[in-house]
Amino acid sequence: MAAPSTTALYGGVANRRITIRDLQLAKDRGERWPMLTAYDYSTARVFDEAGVPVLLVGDSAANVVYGYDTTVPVTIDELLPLVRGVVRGTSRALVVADLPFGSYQASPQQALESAARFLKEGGAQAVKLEGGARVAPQVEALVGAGIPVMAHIGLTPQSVNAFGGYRVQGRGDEAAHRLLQDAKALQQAGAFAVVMEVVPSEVATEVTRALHVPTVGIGAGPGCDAQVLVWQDMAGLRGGGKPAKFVKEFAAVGDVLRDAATRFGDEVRSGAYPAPEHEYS
Ligand SMILES: Nc1nc(=O)c2c([nH]1)NC[C@@H]1CN(c3ccc(C(=O)N[C@@H](CCC(=O)O)C(=O)O)cc3)CN21
Ligand SMILES: CC(C)C(=O)C(=O)O
Ligand SMILES: [Mg+2]
Repeated sequence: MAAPSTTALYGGVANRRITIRDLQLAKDRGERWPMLTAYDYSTARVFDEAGVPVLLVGDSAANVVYGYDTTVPVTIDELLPLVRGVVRGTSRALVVADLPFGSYQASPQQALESAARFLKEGGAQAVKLEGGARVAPQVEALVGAGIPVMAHIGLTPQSVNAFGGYRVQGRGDEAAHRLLQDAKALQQAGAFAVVMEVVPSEVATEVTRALHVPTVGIGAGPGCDAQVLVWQDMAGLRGGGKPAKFVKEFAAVGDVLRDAATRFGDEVRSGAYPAPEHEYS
């Protein structure tokens, strides 16, 4: 097993879970950190062992776990069991649960009821929700109730039907200014971090400098405090189609798995597996 590349986030720290305070101190020290999605016990264990300090049970499970076209249809009841698995698979990573579409927009009370389920029934340590200043009341209610909140602005996939597709957000002076105002409003409401998805690098850098809480980029350039990717994108387990421009495949897990499944099939068909060492007498 490759040794985990320990960052100062973990430096000298005993085996305990990362807290939102650790993430704030990392920004204050100018340290970048990684975040990955996770949707089950086995992969969460691997990412926890690798020293990834934050794992997100994303509503992207809609796409990569359940096979929906967008994140719009996925429900709390579909995401909760995934959160439970990820929490059981981790001892050090902070686990963030994505609030799905329709579970928080109606009111701060609805947001509180939804987020409480992810903490009480799922065991998550924080939640994430999409939107700008309009959801600041939700963020304030959750933070006031003791629930850490990660905000998410820019390309917010739950609004795909309003955007009319997946497009760069925050382009142009007016849109860039609105993004900055949204980020400040969410920080003011108490968000402990702000995800920025598919925005011009220059804009993301400006927002990162303007905020005291960490920014987490996905397609937002190198100026953010942290970076997040969907793990299947990061590891090269693609469901087909061309990956987004921001994706870097750090492995070819899809090829490795296909090869393993093919060889298993070949050996079953030939009788080579199971061999004597796999048998009981
Ligand atoms: N596997 C996976 N990875 C993700 O990053 C992801 C999901 N699923 N599901 C939920 C959302 C949807 N996301 C998306 C989906 C499409 C683009 C996309 O088509 N991007 C274009 C940008 C087009 C432009 O230039 O405006 C690209 O080519 O990168 C980006 C993010 C990010 N999220
Ligand atoms: C890509 C991240 C930010 C996300 O929201 C998700 O995976 O659902
Ligand atoms: Mg999401």
